Amino acid sequence: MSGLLNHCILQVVLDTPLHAVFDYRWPCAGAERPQAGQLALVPFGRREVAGLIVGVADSSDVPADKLKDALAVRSQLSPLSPQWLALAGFAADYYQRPLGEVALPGLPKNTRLATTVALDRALKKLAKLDTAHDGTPLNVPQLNPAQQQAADAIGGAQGYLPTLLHGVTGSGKTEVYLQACAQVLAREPDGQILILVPEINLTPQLEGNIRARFPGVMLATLHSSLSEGERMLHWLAAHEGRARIVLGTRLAILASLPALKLIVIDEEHDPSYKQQEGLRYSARDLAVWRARQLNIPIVLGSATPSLESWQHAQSGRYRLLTLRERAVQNAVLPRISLLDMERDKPQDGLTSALVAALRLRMERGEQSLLFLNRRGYAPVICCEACGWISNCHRCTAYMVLHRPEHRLRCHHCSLEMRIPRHCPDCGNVDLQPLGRGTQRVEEGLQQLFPAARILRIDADSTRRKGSAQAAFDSVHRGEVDILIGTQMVAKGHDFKNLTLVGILNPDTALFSQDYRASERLFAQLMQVAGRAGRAGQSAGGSVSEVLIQTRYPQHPLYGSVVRHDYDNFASALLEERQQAALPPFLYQALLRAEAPELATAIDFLTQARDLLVHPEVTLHDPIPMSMTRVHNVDRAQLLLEAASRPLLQAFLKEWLQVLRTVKTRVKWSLEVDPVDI
Ligand SMILES: Nc1ncnc2c1ncn2[C@@H]1O[C@H](COP(=O)(O)OP(=O)(O)OP(=O)(O)O)[C@@H](O)[C@H]1O
Ligand SMILES: [Zn+2]
Repeated sequence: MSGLLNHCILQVVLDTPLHAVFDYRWPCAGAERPQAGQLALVPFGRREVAGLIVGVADSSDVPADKLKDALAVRSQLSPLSPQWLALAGFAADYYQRPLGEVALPGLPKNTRLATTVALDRALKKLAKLDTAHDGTPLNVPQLNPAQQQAADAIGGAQGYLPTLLHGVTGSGKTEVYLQACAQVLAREPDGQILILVPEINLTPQLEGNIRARFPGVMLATLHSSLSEGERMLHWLAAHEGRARIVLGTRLAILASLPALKLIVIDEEHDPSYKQQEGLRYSARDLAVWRARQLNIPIVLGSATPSLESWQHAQSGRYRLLTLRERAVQNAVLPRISLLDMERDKPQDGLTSALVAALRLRMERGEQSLLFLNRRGYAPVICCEACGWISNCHRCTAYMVLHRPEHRLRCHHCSLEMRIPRHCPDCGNVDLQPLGRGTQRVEEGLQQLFPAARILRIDADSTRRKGSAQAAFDSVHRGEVDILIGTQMVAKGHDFKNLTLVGILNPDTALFSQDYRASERLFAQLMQVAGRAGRAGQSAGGSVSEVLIQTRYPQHPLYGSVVRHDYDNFASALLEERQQAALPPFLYQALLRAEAPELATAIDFLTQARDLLVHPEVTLHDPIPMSMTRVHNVDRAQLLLEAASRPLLQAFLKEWLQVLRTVKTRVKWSLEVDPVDI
């Protein structure tokens, strides 16, 4: 043990897979002692890296000649609060990751550089920003009684109180959040509010609403399309308590908010709240934890709550508030009908009834939306002579035809090639597209409605920065007659002049292996249906309409959709899950393994399964993942289940400790509460 005269020891975590705290020497004499929550620059191997100080001690177990000196402490930055450290600590613990791997990537890159030029510039910029804060809301609309009750209940809540706001599409949940925010800002002179939305494309509309409502309040946004400079500034504004409202996507849940007083999770059911790589966290679950830790209210809003949240509302763990009607006068929920594709055979993917409905909207000058959750022109091309199909040779997947770009593309490994002129197997020149993506529907529409202004919005049409926003703006300005898009257009958007929604091809999800598929399909259909008829009666005076093309019009899921019946659908599904012992009545973790050969991955998982037994934790047999091969790597998984969270957590801790000592070339990772199994 080395006692150090005039020095102290900084205990630092780093962004590495090692579960370790590293000690560094730092001159403390005279100078102020650094604190936990500050960042330090330290030597690590041959690099200089940023670390987070988690403790400061007088001595270290590391021998003095092995102990290295820290290079700098970022004292210009206020320390991260103990509450923030606890949040990062909880996330690391719960998702079984080293603290440094959770905490450091949660901070803007510019705080983690070897130089402080960017950090100092941002601090200077922040200091120059107008400091006046005025939480007075402007142009506050009159709420309807149900909205008012909800806004008061949320805005007036004290202490930890999770609320599920179940409001039908277009019921004005946004307005409820804004008026609850106004109450919190009025009551808490220094308070901060965090608002999360599931998708980056939903931020501009809400950002506009917030700025118009609270012109005297500093708003920071945090999402993945900010430049590093912008992210630094916005993060700092939140960290220094200057930004009072922080609006962001899931990554914003790790923002430093020293005076957080209210959390709003909009569209709480949305799968995008789950990070699907690296630290696979659920921003919604972390938000609830954060609210409990800080003893503050949190509101989870949705027209189609997740079954997890719905169950909490049923059991009384969450308070349930309901908005049954649309907010705008005369706006009613659309009439939803099923179009039987066996009777009305589609041409170019569209049944004659849907075409007629589109034509009617064209005549009336109203907008229509066609929803198809498949981008590209066709999911595959094939040779009718010999049966060849365009498989990706690196993945268990097809190469998707992108006709406008004259390419075949794998959506999983990004492999690209020109469309072959003839069949690679038999030389036949007649290669045919099979099935239909958004590009093909767009092409068909252009032929059917040559005069229509048709716009496609999907990941392909919005690759350039700002192009998605420009596309949505043109819809809002009324420059589009028919909008065709993937799930990008399905959620959250408040289209004013849209009176028809057509849903193409939702059937495949009815028969998916994934037990969550029906929950997701129901939510998706209700959400996209909910884009219609939001602004009241159409010019023609008719109710807005949703048409679903299906081969299974008798399927009970569609019956619930037609009746707008979330409650009974959710209850039935919860009962099914309980009987089948599935989440949320059971807790799961998934160990994934990747190797060049499937057998290697399976062998590793089998070895992992046999490392530890526990009478109350089930370890299933390892199986290949449903999409086994991606980018020349085979993937397999091992599912773990237990009846309680603490039980599973305790097991994982012990198990991983052993697993980490296993020497293997297999790449493995663990996911807690997996959603894609
Ligand atoms: N009290 C009110 N009076 C009149 N219009 C209102 C009122 N509250 C909200 N609105 C309007 O109702 C429309 C729908 O509101 P909002 O977008 O908040 O719905 P939502 O509940 O979030 O729906 P979704 O779940 O579909 O996203 C908006 O155009 C909004 O301006
Ligand atoms: Zn591929």
